[in-house]
Amino acid sequence: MDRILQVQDVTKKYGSKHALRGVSFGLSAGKIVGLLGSNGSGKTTLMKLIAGLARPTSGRISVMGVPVGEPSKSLVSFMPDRPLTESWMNVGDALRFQQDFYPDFDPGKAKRMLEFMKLSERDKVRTLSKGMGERLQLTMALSRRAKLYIMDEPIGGVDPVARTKILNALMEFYEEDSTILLSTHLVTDIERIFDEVIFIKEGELVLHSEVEDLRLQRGKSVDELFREVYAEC
Ligand SMILES: Nc1ncnc2c1ncn2[C@@H]1O[C@H](COP(=O)(O)OP(=O)(O)OP(=O)(O)O)[C@@H](O)[C@H]1O
Repeated sequence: MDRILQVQDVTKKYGSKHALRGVSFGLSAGKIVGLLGSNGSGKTTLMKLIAGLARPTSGRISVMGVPVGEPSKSLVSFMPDRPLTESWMNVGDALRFQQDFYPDFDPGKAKRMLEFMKLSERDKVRTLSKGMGERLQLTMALSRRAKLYIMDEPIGGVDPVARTKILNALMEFYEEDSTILLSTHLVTDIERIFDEVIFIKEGELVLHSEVEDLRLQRGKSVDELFREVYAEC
């Protein structure tokens, strides 16, 4: 099976504090994977390491066999939890900005996504609502033909209707030979789209499983298991 991402024994310390401790897992192509954990469990830290925006204290990460660093950046599309846009931009400027940076940007896909998201190139970024802003960020991230998409809380703080729209866009526009790793703590709303889930707790990986196996072997939904594992957090 094709390995898109390999994380081996990764530890990240900030000063003397461990944000991640000995995390190892691999992801195959064609999966939507939920990275789940309570506040401060290490999700953003792990995503930044995979995107090459920070370095692990120890351990190794590779994308398509390429060690994370400058060359792997062309394989990974990262949607951070804060907007990448500038306030003077309109939606068209934001997409051109992305296109200038990334040769794998697909303008045709961006156009189809804008229509699906009910965004116009003329919309001013600073006047977009939070939900519309997240739709734009998602359009920017998914319009690249990357192998691995990393999305940090793509539906944080938007209303249930906007959430459904954003999740539907993810299902509609993701390529079957790529993989999405998506962090959230809104498990109930989003678990329907996951093929696999990873739980991290206080910097350690406590579970990596196919969602189907959780249902068949443990008789539990992701949400039920999440509530059990993080009951005291
Ligand atoms: N730049 C930093 N300097 C010092 N400590 C940090 C830094 N970034 C993160 N941490 C710490 O590392 C731990 C993990 O943080 P991280 O942001 O990765 O968690 P998270 O799971 O994404 O949390 P949330 O769900 O609240 O966004 C936390 O204890 C946090 O305080």
